[in-house]
Amino acid sequence: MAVKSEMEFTPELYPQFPSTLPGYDFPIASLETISLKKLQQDNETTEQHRLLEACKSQGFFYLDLTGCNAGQTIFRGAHQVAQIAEKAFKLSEQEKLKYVYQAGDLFGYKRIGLTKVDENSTPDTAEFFSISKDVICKTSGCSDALAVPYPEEIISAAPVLAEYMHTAHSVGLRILKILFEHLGVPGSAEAIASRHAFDEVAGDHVRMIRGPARRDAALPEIQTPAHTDFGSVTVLMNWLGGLQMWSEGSSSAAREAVPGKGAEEGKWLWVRPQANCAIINLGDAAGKFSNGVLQSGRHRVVPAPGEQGLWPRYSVVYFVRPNDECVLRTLEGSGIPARRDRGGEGAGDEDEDEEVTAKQWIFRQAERLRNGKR
Ligand SMILES: O=C(O)CCC(=O)C(=O)O
Ligand SMILES: [Fe+2]
Repeated sequence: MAVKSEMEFTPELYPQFPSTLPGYDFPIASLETISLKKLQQDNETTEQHRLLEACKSQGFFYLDLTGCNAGQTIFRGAHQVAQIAEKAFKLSEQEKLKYVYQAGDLFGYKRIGLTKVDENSTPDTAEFFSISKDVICKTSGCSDALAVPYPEEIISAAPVLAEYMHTAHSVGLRILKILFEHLGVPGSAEAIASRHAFDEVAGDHVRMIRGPARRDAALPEIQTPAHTDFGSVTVLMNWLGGLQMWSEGSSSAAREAVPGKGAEEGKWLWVRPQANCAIINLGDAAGKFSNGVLQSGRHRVVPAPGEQGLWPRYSVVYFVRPNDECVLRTLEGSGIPARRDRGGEGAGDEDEDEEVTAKQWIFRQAERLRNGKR
């Protein structure tokens, strides 16, 4: 096969996200746009309330990155990271497999097909490099910084990745701090910072993703199967459509996975990429800390719709996750129901009742996802 010399991550050439898809039902998610600049200002309470409502209802929103330094770092940094990703994904299969995930690993190269998208073991079509914050930033908790090797294309870009990780992490923490403050958690800044200390070992990482161009207009062809993110908050940059969110929040999402139990109660909505915006979604840990008040929106990735689907799809994700040893226990706050007040919901569900550390939770969920269980 001829080696491609041209770049394939070329956002300036991508066609517009379509508004209709003739012959297909094409529902598009309607998400709030929240300004990062305003979230950084303590007196912008209206924006803070909009944030809280978006996270209680959908668990997904657009974060407008304009007008502030952190936003610009994420905007420009994500472009750079995607360019680094392209170089890394263009390495030979043999080279990439040197960095492949081993059983129980969270970081490294995830080859195409490792994850099963359904009970029939249909393989996924996306490849990832998952790059640990602790390794790249050599955090004090990371004693053996060389334990997870990455290709030279990634290692040589460590300064770009480190700046991106620092900035995305602090944006995630700002969002969490505001949310838990408005849920009445006393000292929410400290409550959040101590559970997500940048310098401590955690599952925090940058994930570079490449999904192939669409093969067939009609097939759903799953690049990444339905899931909720395992951590607290996710900062997602993508340039082509293909991300879909489930129309109902996480509480009803669980039912959809069980045949006959309300599968008809929702549908997949396309999330349109928005210029100058990141897409933010909450993960399971935010749901656990808030006892289900905050939603971890369920989502999946398919090839981009229409003409956009002619391009391979890149995305750059930063996952803010609680520190490994943090117990995923409900925080106390006036806006958070205490566990005993939750009634019967979740009763008998081992994951709901048991207190687990973030590390245990993430490993367990990652394993389930790879094996096609949701
Ligand atoms: O590629 C995307 O747009 C989303 C990726 C995603 O959901 C994930 O990696 O958890
Ligand atoms: Fe995700």
